[in-house]
Formats: sequence, C-alpha cells, structure tokens
Amino acid sequence: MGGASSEKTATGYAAHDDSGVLTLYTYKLRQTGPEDVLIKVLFCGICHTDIHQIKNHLGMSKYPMVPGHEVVGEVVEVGPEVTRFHAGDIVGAGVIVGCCRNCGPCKSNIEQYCNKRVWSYNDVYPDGQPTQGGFSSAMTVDQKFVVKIPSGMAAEQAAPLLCAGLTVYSPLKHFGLTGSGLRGGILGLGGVGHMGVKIAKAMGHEVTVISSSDRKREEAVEHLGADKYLVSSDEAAMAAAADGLDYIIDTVPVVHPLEPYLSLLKVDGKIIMMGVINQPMQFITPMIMLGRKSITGSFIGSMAEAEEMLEFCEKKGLSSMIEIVQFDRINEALQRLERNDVRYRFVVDVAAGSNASAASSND
Ligand SMILES: NC(=O)C1=CN([C@@H]2O[C@H](COP(=O)(O)OP(=O)(O)OC[C@H]3O[C@@H](n4cnc5c(N)ncnc54)[C@H](OP(=O)(O)O)[C@@H]3O)[C@@H](O)[C@H]2O)C=CC1
Ligand SMILES: O=C/C=C/c1ccc(O)c(O)c1
Ligand SMILES: [Zn+2]
Ligand SMILES: [Zn+2]
Repeated sequence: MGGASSEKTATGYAAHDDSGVLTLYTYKLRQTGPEDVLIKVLFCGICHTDIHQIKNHLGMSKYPMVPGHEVVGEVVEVGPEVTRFHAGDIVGAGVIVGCCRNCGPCKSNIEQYCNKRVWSYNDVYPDGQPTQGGFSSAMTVDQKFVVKIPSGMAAEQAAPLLCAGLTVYSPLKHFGLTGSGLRGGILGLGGVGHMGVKIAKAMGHEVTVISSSDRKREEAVEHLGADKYLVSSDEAAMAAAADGLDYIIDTVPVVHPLEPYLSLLKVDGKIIMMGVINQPMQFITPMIMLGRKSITGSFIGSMAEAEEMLEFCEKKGLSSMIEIVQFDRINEALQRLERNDVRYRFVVDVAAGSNASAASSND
C-alpha cells in the first residue's frame, strides 16, 4: 500500500444493470483526504434497500454500483486531520457519507435529513466521483461518518446495527418511545424488524411481532424474546388485538394496506413507516381521526444516534442474529433475501473472500 497521496483501487461486487446480479468490479478509490479514513472492509450486512437500489425500484439507480451500507472494517490509513481514529481501529460506516454541514438539519445534528446528503453508494461526491459501498475490499470515508465499534462487540454482529439497528433506535428516541412498559408492534420480521424486537425489548417494551405467516413464530418468541405474535391474515387474532399498541414499526418493503395495522393502535398511537415503497399507499381518514393516530416515517439515524445506539447495545449485551455469507455467494444471498428466506440478516464475510488486500496501490 502506498502513501496517502497514491492512487488506490478496490475490488467489489457491482451491479451493472437492474437484473439483480452482481459481478466483480475493480475501481479507483477516492483519495484519502485530510479528514478521510481508509477502511479495509471486514464484514458488510445486506439490507433490503440494497435490493431496491440494485433492481432500480426507485428509478434512480446508476451503474456500475457497488452496494452495501452496513460496513465494519479496520482502519488502515488516516488523513492528517483525522483526530478520532487510528490505524488498527475497528470501525463502522453506514448509509450516509457526506452532508452540507450548513443547513438546519446539519446544524441540528440530524444530518441524515440534509438535502445535500451523500449516499454511501449510487451517488456522487461534490467533485463528481461516484460513491461505492461496502461489498468491496475497501472504502474511504470522511471521519464524520465513521463510528468506533465497541471493543466487546464482534465485528460481524455489529454490521447490521449500522443500518437496521440505527433505523429502529432513532425513531424510538425521537418520538419519546423509550419508556418501559410501552406496547410496541414490529410489522415484518426481517433485518430491521428483528433489531426492532431486540431494541424494544431492551427498552422494556411489551413487543408484538406482526408477520405475514406463522413460519417465524417460534423463533420470534423463543430466540428474539417477542411477547406476542400475530399473523396479519388471521382476522380473529387481529380483531382481538385491536387498540392495544402504542406504536408499530412498519418494515414491509412493498405496498400493503394500512387499515389493519392502524386498528391495532391505541389512541395517539403511531405507525412509523420504514419500508422504501415507491408507490402510493392508501388509508381512509377516520382510521386516524377516530383515535388521533399518526402515520409517520423515519430515515436511519444521525451519527450521534449511531454512537449512542452502539453504546446502548453494548450496555444491554445486544447483538444481531445473522447468517454469514462468503463473498462469492453474495448473489445467492440477495436472491434468498428477496424470497424472505433469511434469519434475520445476511452478513457478507468480505475480508475472507477479498483477494485484494484492503486497497491496492499502483505506486
Ligand atoms: N427508513 C429507513 O431508514 C430504512 C428503510 N429500510 C427499508 O425497510 C424495508 C425493510 O428492510 P429490511 O428489514 O432490510 O428487509 P427484510 O427483507 O429483511 O424484511 C422485510 C420483512 O417484511 C415482510 N414482508 C412482507 N411482505 C414482503 C414481501 N413481499 N417481500 C419481502 N418481505 C416482505 C417479511 O417479514 P414477515 O415474514 O414477518 O412478514 C420480511 O422479513 C425495506 O424497504 C428497506 O429498504 C431499511 C433500512 C433503513
Ligand atoms: O437502508 C437504508 C436506506 C433507506 C432509504 C430510505 C429512503 C430512501 O428513499 C432510500 O433510497 C433509502
Ligand atoms: Zn439499510
Ligand atoms: Zn446539510
């Protein structure tokens, strides 16, 4: 590996079109700037958003695209103005790698809501260079968007916390839903949903999983600690559970009716939409008026919340439930995730499958 100014390359798995298939791709890494951290990727979780982006569900995909935004790696080089990280540190990076630093959200430390946010992939830096994500041997990330992984946490277990964990922690904090004794619902028991169960339980909530099938019942109760399990098509069970929940975290990634879930909320209850759904959704207004209910949304979390969430998980001994995937089996994992066949997050073992050392330098 060369010095901070040498040109480096990384090798990752990239989508080249919307077919869903990733193939190996070598590209130029952004130069390690004064505030940048060069990370050798160790593990990267696979989020359903990666499928949305690879398959162009949002109509904004640019190829070649190296996805992956639940990144854990080892710092191998830092720019001269980096104060918070050193070579050898185990760190994480997530969905956002840049923001304007001047707007209202940036000044309020909720930079995920900056309109000039830079996404970790499928985006460009202000200089026009494409961003590429964590299904790759290396990433260069501004120190503002890097977090330290607590020393007691296994790197592979930490990866899903950087998107899935943060995505549930942030709205629970923001909407004041942290008190013990609250009754929470988790709609859709996938990567985000399973972290929802774990984090809500750790906050002392009574947690109901609402799933599309009975297949995950035993695991949800026995392994994740859910208190109740509802199958959304079981009309009698849904009716019996009406008016019982303070909030529902809705992680379903496709269009679905909202009325059955609004019915489960108490007066003043909230449904917090997480799924990225690029089609209109419907509800009739009495469903929210007659109960002062809210339909709201939330987008990942801030870097400050990411640090807080990692501390919370460390303190409570929380980790994710994962299936490790070899780097060259990434396409199989993507197909299984799309078929709803994962318990509960795939994490790609990037370092074991990267021939390239972190980043190759050509000087
Ligand atoms: N707002 C934000 O900041 C973030 C948004 N997201 C978005 O949240 C959504 C969920 O992400 P993630 O948890 O990674 O996804 P997963 O695929 O891991 O989980 C989604 C769950 O939804 C349920 N489901 C119902 N219908 C379908 C369907 N047709 N296809 C697949 N799943 C279905 C399944 O649960 P069950 O079997 O229990 O029914 C499934 O496990 C995605 O749209 C993702 O883009 C993700 C991270 C951050
Ligand atoms: O997985 C994290 C990203 C979530 C996301 C939310 C909203 C949106 O428009 C996206 O493109 C991604
Ligand atoms: Zn994600
Ligand atoms: Zn901003």
